[in-house]
Amino acid sequence: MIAAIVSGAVMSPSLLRIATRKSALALWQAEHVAGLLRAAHPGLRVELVPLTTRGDEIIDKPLATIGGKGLFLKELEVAMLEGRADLAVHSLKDVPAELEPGFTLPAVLPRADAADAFVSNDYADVTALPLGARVGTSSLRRQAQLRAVRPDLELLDLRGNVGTRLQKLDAGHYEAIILACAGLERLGLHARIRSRMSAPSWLPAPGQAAIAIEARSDQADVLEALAVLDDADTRLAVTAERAMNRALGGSCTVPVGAWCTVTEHGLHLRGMVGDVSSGRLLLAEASGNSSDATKLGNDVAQALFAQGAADFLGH
Ligand SMILES: NCc1[nH]cc(CCC(=O)O)c1CC(=O)O
Repeated sequence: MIAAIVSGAVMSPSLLRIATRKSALALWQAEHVAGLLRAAHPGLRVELVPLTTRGDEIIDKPLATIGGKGLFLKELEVAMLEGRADLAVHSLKDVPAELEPGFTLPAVLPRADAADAFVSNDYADVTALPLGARVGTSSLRRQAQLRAVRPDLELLDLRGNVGTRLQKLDAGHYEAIILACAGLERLGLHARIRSRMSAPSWLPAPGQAAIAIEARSDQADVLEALAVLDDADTRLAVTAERAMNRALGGSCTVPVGAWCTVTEHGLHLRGMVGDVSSGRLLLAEASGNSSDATKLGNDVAQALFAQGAADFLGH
């Protein structure tokens, strides 16, 4: 048998299979990446491999209590390890600060609107809500920031995919719910956004509104084909945000917000650690060089620790 080895060059793949969750948002994001890959690589076949993850199955408990964000990735990673898929598409904010060994993020797509959305059928924004109004969100970050501005609100858990959450609002279980603008936009639900909750007064989750592509670190040909979709500015911003989250011990069991902007002058990162029960928020910010986004993230984390973040994080 003759082994065809072309030294130095990696063969480009002829087929890429995308592992994805089955929610409407996940499928939209996977189709979006499929379209971008087909456009970038004429002749390449791209298929979706829709899978159910534990995070999708358990929707009656807050994420923080059932094992955290990794639950949404596990089944997709197993599919890649078993050779049933070549890449997975994720909302970056659902990707844990530490990736599983053997996996990498070869591309982060240009970021969409990172603001949160105030969604309500009767009220225009948080300040318009009546005393003691019920607001649905299971995100500790959103809960802590709501507490800080409106200690009177009744904060109620709300999990499930975007469609389910909107149905529960419409059924009258809440006066308002908080969702990500990016998810609503992607699903064609822009009209549901009553007002944007945005930086600097309100911080998104690290990586919010960025779509990330995950693949195996040992698949050079796949990584090369995916890297063309990487957006340099988004990569810098989310690297700083995720470094801050990682330095804080990043998990979804603590309210953490982060927002990094990128200009020709460099990076600017704002970070927040909050406490849901008291509504106290610690805030820090710093500017840094775009050559070291990770250091900026670590610096802002240290500034938060200097203010006592360890107490908030339960350290
Ligand atoms: N946790 C679910 C999730 N993961 C990513 C998004 C929105 C899209 C994004 O941030 O890219 C959402 C929905 C929401 O928070 O409303």
